Amino acid sequence: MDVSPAKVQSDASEVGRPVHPGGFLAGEAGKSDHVKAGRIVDFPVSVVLPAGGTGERTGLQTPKQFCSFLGRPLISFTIQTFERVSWIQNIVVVVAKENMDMMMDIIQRFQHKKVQVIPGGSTRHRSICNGVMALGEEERSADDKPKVVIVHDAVRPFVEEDFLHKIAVAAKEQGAAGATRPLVSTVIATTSEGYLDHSLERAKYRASEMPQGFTYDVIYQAYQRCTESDLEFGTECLHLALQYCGTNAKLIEGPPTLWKVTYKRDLAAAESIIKEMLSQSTCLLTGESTPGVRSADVFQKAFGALDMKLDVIPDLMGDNARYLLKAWNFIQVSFHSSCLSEVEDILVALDATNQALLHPPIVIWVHLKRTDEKSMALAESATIMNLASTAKLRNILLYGIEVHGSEDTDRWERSAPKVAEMASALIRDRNPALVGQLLQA
Ligand SMILES: Nc1ccn([C@@H]2O[C@H](COP(=O)(O)OP(=O)(O)OP(=O)(O)O)[C@@H](O)[C@H]2O)c(=O)n1
Ligand SMILES: O=P(O)(O)OC[C@@H](O)[C@@H](O)[C@@H](O)CO
Repeated sequence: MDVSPAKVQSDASEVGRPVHPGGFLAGEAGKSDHVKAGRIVDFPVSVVLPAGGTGERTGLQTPKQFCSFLGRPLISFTIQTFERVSWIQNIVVVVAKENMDMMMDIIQRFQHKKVQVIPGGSTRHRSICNGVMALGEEERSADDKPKVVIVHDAVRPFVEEDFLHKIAVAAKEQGAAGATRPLVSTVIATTSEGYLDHSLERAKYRASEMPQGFTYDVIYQAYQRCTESDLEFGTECLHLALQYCGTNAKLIEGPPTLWKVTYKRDLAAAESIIKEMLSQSTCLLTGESTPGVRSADVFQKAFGALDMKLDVIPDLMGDNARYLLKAWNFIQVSFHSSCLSEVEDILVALDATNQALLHPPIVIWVHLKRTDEKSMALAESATIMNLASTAKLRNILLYGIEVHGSEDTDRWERSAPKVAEMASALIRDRNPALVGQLLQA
C-alpha cells in the first residue's frame, strides 16, 4: 500500500493503556530538568539515531520513520524525545542520501534543535558507524567529542528520560550498556532441512532492544576494528563492543514501550499510543454559567472513568492562561450561539502559542440551548464549520455538541453524561473528518 508521507490511515485498535512513553509532550518540560529530578549527568552525551532504512517489512512505499501520525512523521516524535533531554548535547540523525532533503524539511518544519543530518549506509551497522564517525570528525575539538554515545533506532519513538539516564550512566561506568526485554516467544534452532534442532531455555535469554550506550572510545574503536562481514550482516552493537574492545555491556531491563516499529501493525499501535498521549489532559471552561459549573462534576466523573485528566476553570484569563501551554484539549461550555466568540478567543490564543504543530489540541464547543431557543440558523452552524476549517489549517481540531433544554435541570442532568462521553470520544479519536460538525446530544 503506497502511503503518502502525509498520513497513515489505520484502524488503530486500542493496544491497552500505555505507560507514559517519552517526553515528547511539552507538559513534560519540567521533568527534563535533570538536576531537579536528581538525574545528574556531568559528562557530554551525544545521540546517534539510525534512520537510513527502507522499512520493507511494513509493506509500504514510505519508509516507516517518515510515516506521519496526526500530521507529524514518526521520526519527529523520536527526535523531540531526545532534544528535550537537557543533558544531551547533540543528535546525529542518519538517513539515506535520497531522504536527506526531506529530513532537513522535517527539522525545519518542526523546529528541531541540536540535530545534525548525515548520510546512512547500506546496512544498519554502516549507518550507525557513519553516525559515530561524524561525532569524531576533525573539526570537532577534543572537548567537543562526547564521553558517551547513545545509539537508538529512530523507529522506537517511546523512550523515557529516566531510562536514557540509566543507560548513559551505565555506559560511562562500564563502557557499554544495553536495554533488554523478556522474550515473548521461545528461541529455537533449526536444522538445515528446516526441522527443530533444539530450543533454548528462554529464562536464560533476553531480547536486545534500544537505547544502547557506549563510551565514545569503545564504540569508535569497535567500528574501526570490526570486519566487513560484521558491517554487512551484524545486528548487534553490544556484540561489537565485546568482540573488538573486550567490553561486556551492562544490561538493563527496559519498559515495554521500547518496542521497535517494524510491521504495519506497529504503525497502527504507535498511532494509538500517540493519540492516547495527546488526549491525557483536558481543560473544561465553564464560564460563569450555572449549568456550565453544574456540568463540571459530571464531566470529571466521565473523564476520570477513562483515566483522562480534566481541570475545570471558568475561563483562560489571568493565571489560567497557563493552560494554553499545558493542557492539550479544551471544552468550552456556553449558552448562546453568540458565545462562539469564546471559542474564537481560544483558537486565537492557541495559535499564538505555536504549540499546535507539535501537540495538536482538540477544542469542543458545548452549546447549551434553552428549549425556547431556535436551533442554530444555517449561518451560525456555517460559522462553526468555517472556524473549524481555519483552525484545522493550524492543526487545531474544533468540534461542536449541541444540548437542548438545558434550563430543565433534570433534563440537563440526564444529558450531561452523554455530552461528556461524546467529548471524551472526540478528544481520543481526533478524527479530522468530523471537525466543524455540530453533534446533537
Ligand atoms: N541501512 C539502514 C537500515 C536500517 N537503519 C535504521 O535502523 C533502525 C532499525 O532497523 P529496522 O527496523 O530493520 O529498519 P529497516 O531496515 O528500515 O526495516 P526493514 O528491515 O523492514 O527494511 C531503523 O530506524 C532504520 O531506519 C539504518 O539507519 N540504515
Ligand atoms: O534487526 P533490525 O534491523 O530489524 O532491528 C535492529 C535490532 O536488531 C536492534 O535494534 C536491537 O536488536 C538491538 O541491537
